[in-house]
Amino acid sequence: MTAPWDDWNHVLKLDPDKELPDGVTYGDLCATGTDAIEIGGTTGMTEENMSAVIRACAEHDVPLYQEPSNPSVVVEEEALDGYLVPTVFNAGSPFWITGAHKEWIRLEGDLEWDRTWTEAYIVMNPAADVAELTEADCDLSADDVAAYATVAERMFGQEIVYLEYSGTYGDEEVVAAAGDAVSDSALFYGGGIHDYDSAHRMAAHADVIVVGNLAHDRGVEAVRETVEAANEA
Ligand SMILES: CC(C)=CCC/C(C)=C/CC/C(C)=C/CC/C(C)=C/COP(=O)(O)OP(=O)(O)O
Ligand SMILES: O=P(O)(O)OC[C@@H](O)CO
Ligand SMILES: [Mg+2]
Repeated sequence: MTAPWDDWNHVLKLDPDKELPDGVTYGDLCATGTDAIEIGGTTGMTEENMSAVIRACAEHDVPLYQEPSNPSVVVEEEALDGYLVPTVFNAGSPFWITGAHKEWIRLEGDLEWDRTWTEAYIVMNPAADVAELTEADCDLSADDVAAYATVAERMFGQEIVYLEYSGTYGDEEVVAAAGDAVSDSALFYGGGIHDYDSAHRMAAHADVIVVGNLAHDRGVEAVRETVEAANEA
């Protein structure tokens, strides 16, 4: 079975609750060479701001995926290629593992299953909004993370394991351990990638690197550098 991310090296994550730097457009960011755009964030999400970003990216030739942080912000936009739905393996409450998903299905009934996938998150930065919201246990060694990655892949059949350091650059040894632990699943890494070197280092361990804040803080050239690094790693 092929998956959309099989040939991805780089994903750009755009947060609808954050501004772009002066003079930067969504079109410019779509044209950085990134393999796909994920639209989402932890706080401040609405159907309106999600749709606005999706529409701004729609006319550009890059795959678009919504990453909803709760069922009430899922939008049906024609421009979307699909949905990447988080489940947080180290969450403190089962709501963020399966509860929100159960509520979503209860409200929606059937989904577009052929374009809906889950991402098995392991949340690592205790200061990030996502860690606070999900009460994640971030006190994890490399062995713990590797074991979670194996549980996700082998026991729960997760096709994507997402090591999430959002807002901070991760521990390369931990990322390497996660990379060694997965075989068929894709390892996504996100957090603190800010230049060619940081992108290149993480891309050596992960199948896909995810770049977020950089687009909002620094803009197009900085993102383009990380795309080059991902493709050269
Ligand atoms: C069932 C449905 C449709 C949704 C539930 C999906 C779940 C379980 C969400 C929980 C995890 C979550 C909120 C993911 C959002 C994506 C994410 C991690 C964004 C970036 O993290 P931030 O914590 O905003 O980073 P900053 O602190 O840098 O802003
Ligand atoms: O914003 P940054 O720190 O680049 O993190 C990227 C992404 O993993 C956030 O969900
Ligand atoms: Mg946030």
